[in-house]
Amino acid sequence: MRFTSPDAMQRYAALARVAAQTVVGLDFDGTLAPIVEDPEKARIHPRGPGVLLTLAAQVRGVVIVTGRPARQVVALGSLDDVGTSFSDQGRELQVFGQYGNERWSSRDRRVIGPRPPQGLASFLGELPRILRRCDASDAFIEEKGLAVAVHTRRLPNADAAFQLLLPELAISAQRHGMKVEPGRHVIEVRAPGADKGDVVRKLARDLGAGGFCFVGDDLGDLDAFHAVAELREEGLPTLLVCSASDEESALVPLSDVVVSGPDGVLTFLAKLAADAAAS
Ligand SMILES: O=P(O)(O)OC[C@H]1O[C@H](O[C@H]2O[C@H](CO)[C@@H](O)[C@H](O)[C@H]2O)[C@H](O)[C@@H](O)[C@@H]1O
Repeated sequence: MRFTSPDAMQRYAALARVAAQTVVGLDFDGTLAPIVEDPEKARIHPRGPGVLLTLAAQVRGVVIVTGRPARQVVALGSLDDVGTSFSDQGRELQVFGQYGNERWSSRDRRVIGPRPPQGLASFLGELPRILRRCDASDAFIEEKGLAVAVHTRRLPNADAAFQLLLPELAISAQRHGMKVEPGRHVIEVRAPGADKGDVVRKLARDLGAGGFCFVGDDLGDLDAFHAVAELREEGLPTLLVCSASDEESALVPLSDVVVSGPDGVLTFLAKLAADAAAS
């Protein structure tokens, strides 16, 4: 765990002091779950459930904010069981899925979300042609209900395929009233509108946050980082934590703390819980 500046160290200490009023927002893939080749095989880090529960006892809210469908993250994170433990402690676990379009809570266990965007079906009709044109017909396609993700990770030249596909998918997405959301060897096509920054602002408001910490690893977390930075400008104690990887470094210059992948994230969260309990 590395503080990026002396100010960042002070921000950590200030946040630990107001932990009881602090909301902790956590990305899933690359942050709570190690990156794997097959998105269906991703699972929460083995220490995840225990650390989330320990942290929940010290803070106002623990919230997972992900690009995945909420129901899928509940399954991959064993969050039904984690949610039961939260409830036993009188806490609520929330999951905002598909960049804030869906919400799941351990209180009612329902996913609330919108209907698929209008342009999605027509975009999907065009997708095979684009993949053929970019010599990427073997890309893994993840249909997410509200969006579709084109994964290049398992293609022979993942980076080149990503670079070739990105502009092509962006043009087609725009034609169908959608937008692209690039990530770690993935290009997602989804409706414009909600993003993780909106989730941060909503949580800060709804939970009356007296502090905010967000942990992420990828481009889709940038909106959340910017929203937390705005809260900081308004005077709220905040902390931005990057789950670092060789694949994506965009969050590093914005971060107060840089940790090494999900293993480092869990160690950081356990330390925050311990320091909060001590203060
Ligand atoms: O917001 P997140 O929770 O980080 O979700 C972002 C995307 O994560 C998933 O893809 C990433 O993880 C896969 C499994 O480790 C990996 O194979 C892939 O290369 C990564 O980009 C997920 O499949 C996407 O739907 C999410 O949008």
